[in-house]
Amino acid sequence: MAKIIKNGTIVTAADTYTGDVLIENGIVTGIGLNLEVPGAEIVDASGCYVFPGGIDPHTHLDMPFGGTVTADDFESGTIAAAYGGTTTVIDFCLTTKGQPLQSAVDTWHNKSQGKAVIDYSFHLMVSELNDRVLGELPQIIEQEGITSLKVFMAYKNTFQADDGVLYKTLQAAKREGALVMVHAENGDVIEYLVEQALAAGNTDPIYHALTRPPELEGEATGRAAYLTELTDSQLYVVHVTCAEAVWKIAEARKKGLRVYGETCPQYLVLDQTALEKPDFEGAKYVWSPPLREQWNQDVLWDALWNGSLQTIGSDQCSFDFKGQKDLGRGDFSKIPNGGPTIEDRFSLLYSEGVQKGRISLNKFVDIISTSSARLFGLFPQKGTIAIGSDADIVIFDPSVERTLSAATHHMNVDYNAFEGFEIKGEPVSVLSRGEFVIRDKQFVGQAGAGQYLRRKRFEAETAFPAKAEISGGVV
Ligand SMILES: NC(=O)NCCC(=O)O
Ligand SMILES: [Zn+2]
Ligand SMILES: [Zn+2]
Repeated sequence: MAKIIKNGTIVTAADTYTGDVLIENGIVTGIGLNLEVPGAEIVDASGCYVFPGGIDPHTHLDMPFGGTVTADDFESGTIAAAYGGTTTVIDFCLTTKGQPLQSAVDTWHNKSQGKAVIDYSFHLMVSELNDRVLGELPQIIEQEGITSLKVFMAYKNTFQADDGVLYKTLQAAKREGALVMVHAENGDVIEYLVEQALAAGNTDPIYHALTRPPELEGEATGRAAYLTELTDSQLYVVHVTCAEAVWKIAEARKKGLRVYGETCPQYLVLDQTALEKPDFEGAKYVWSPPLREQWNQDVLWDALWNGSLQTIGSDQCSFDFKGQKDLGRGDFSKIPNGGPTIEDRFSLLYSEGVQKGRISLNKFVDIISTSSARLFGLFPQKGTIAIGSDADIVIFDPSVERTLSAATHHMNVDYNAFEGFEIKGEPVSVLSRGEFVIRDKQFVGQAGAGQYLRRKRFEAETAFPAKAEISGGVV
């Protein structure tokens, strides 16, 4: 049945206006004033913003890490995402050395099929780049529509790849039209610092942060940017936390390189002192790269506003405090890295960003949705409200005041990283391809209703013209 969303304020990355949105067969088929279609269901959005659904470009659902598996899988994780206003997630498909790429992708299809309640896609981790992998890549990109490749520069002896692999991945991505993503930290030096800390008896969670200093994130970011320049390729730096890394991305963009960056809600609102909480509670805040000194938050907000960073990913990677984070009692290096963020990403960015005057309403939409659609080959099917786009829509009440808490969240994890945060604004209803997933704050979706998205290849013109940013004189 057709639906018309009426009386709301439609907000895209470019415009803010009052109008009705007509939805037929899952697609936006009309936008205008006083739309009427016989028999259409009327959805009243009075007093609300009508946003394109959030796109979360960075999740780890049902992912093995550090001898355990994330608490949220594709069902609980995407339900929580939907409650939070996100209608598309792009998850990281892990690979191991020697494993055929298709078998790794099939594993991720098995984890997600029949479970996801919103649309989803995969990035592919590159753990080695030999002739076999080079031979398999074109087919994965073409047939699976996986047009982004992830290289870890950290996590020595598990996920970390060397610079040769990164260089060859950048070359292959240039050839195939893919975007290379990096976890940018110098894993070799971190490994040494961790050994030294443990040998000195420094085992508490705070040493996780102290053994991963910002210089090692800045160094790896700069290294990756130089290799991108050398290969004339394209790079997306995930979970940027600090000034040192922002400066390297800004420098690369000033040169006109196709280098992009993402930060995450935790780095915008939490700081390193959280790791010092007593009774091992600091373990709840162990991410890699780690939370930083508070002043970095202003640098990250500025970078989002001026375009040095383009997106916000949740880096959802949840582990229970009891039984999972616990694995690192007495040895911080055994604390599973990551936290629960998928549900609060959208509202935190709105509340801390728009409400506090750090970013505009349109910039919010750009960061939370549109930029990810452009970078990851989903635009304009996703990431905007336009005729012909999927009707992925969030009806958002900006007046609601609420407190984030594990007692009320929908993630399958026993704590909330933002416990006690008082925020303004809440998604009231969320539609995925025209069907309600959340209606009046209640889940009404279905496991398995989410569709796998084959994505287009990376296109510089569709992504961000670095020149515009330079002429704006922003970095
Ligand atoms: N970020 C984090 O601590 N955990 C998830 C894995 C990763 O993104 O590095
Ligand atoms: Zn990472
Ligand atoms: Zn991650």
